[in-house]
Amino acid sequence: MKPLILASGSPRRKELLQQVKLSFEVKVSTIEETFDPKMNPEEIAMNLALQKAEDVARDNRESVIIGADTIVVHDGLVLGKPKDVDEATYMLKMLSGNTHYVISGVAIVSGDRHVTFFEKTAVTFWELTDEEIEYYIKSGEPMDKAGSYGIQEVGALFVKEIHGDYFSVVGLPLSKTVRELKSFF
Ligand SMILES: Cc1cn([C@H]2C[C@H](O)[C@@H](COP(=O)(O)OP(=O)(O)OP(=O)(O)O)O2)c(=O)[nH]c1=O
Repeated sequence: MKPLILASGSPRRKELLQQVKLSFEVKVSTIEETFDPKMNPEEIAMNLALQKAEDVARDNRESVIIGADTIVVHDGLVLGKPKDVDEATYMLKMLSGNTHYVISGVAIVSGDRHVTFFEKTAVTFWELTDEEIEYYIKSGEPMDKAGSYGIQEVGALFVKEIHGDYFSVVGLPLSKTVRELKSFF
């Protein structure tokens, strides 16, 4: 059986794979996350996921490697992780009272073979007050998360509705990933 590697430093992705009892190792890719703004959001997420997986695959040719990338899209704007408090405030004000999409791209790489796919989930936020946003940002929770919130933590309180895969919003479309993984073993 080939070793399985998660090419991600996201604690959420690790927890999700542990939840379904997979045995794997974590090796974090060191690529700088840049993308061509002419690509559509789904392509951006899959391309970043592939770059992360391929980076780790270079030194692990005999393993099966999972890379993933999660972005938030609102009104055609792609939101990644906020650079600072101001950007987090801007993002949360934009998402307040609106519906956005969370896209998680996944790449599975092994030797010369790879597959990429994505999951797209619609998330509707309640109207947020300035105080709620300020309090939330002060907690530090938004700073390492795409779109500046975590649905699995206090950010859950902002969510009015979700259509699609909850786990993909957290960072990895879990069931789809495991289904795709099967063909690599
Ligand atoms: C929308 C949303 C995102 N996120 C997280 C998932 C990802 O960890 C992060 C998006 O950043 P990513 O660049 O996808 O991942 P990462 O930098 O955390 O880890 P790596 O590149 O090493 O794989 O946002 C949540 O935890 N909850 C949410 O509700």
